[in-house]
Amino acid sequence: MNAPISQGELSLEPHFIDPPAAQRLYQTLLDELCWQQPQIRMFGRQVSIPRLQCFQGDPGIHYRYSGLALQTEPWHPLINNLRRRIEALSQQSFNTVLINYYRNGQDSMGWHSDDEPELGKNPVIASLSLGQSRRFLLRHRYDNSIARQEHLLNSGSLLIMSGQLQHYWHHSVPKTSRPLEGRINLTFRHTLNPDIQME
Ligand SMILES: O=C(O)CCC(=O)C(=O)O
Ligand SMILES: [Fe+2]
Repeated sequence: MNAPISQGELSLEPHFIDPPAAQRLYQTLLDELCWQQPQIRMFGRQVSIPRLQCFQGDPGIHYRYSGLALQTEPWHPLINNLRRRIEALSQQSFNTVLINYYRNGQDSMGWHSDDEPELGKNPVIASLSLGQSRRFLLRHRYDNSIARQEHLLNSGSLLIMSGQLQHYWHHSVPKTSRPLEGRINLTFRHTLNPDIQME
């Protein structure tokens, strides 16, 4: 289902995985992945990111993200299966996945766009959500007369961002003071020049 948006493309498949299967997958990944909480430099200080993270992909890929050089871990077999299913649906290939675990409502993802050069000009990013529903916000980068968008990303939903979206829009997963359960989000990406370490 396409969600209309100017300058970019967004599609949301609310039931890519049915809710019981999505919940089982959430629990398995929570137990089996090797979660880390890296530090990034912000305003000249080292701060821990407000969520846990894990990065998997084909061998030999180095990916820079907020000043972090991420090394890939091998694909978890269940995540590799998801990759293949999402590739078949989207007719795109993905060689990496960034996985974020939001432990509660205090964990979040600040405004950003996924526009690192190693993702290429108009990256296709497929975002699968498991567990607690969270708000996903989009705001135009240059024209604040264009209305913001908000989508509730439920467990089992698949959001695909493509076209020029990353050039023109920022997105975020805001904090909330409401008590929330955990959520895992997987963003499948295609990283270019896997053998070249970007500076
Ligand atoms: O958790 C989400 O829905 C968004 C994740 C995201 O924007 C990212 O990994 O770049
Ligand atoms: Fe993102």
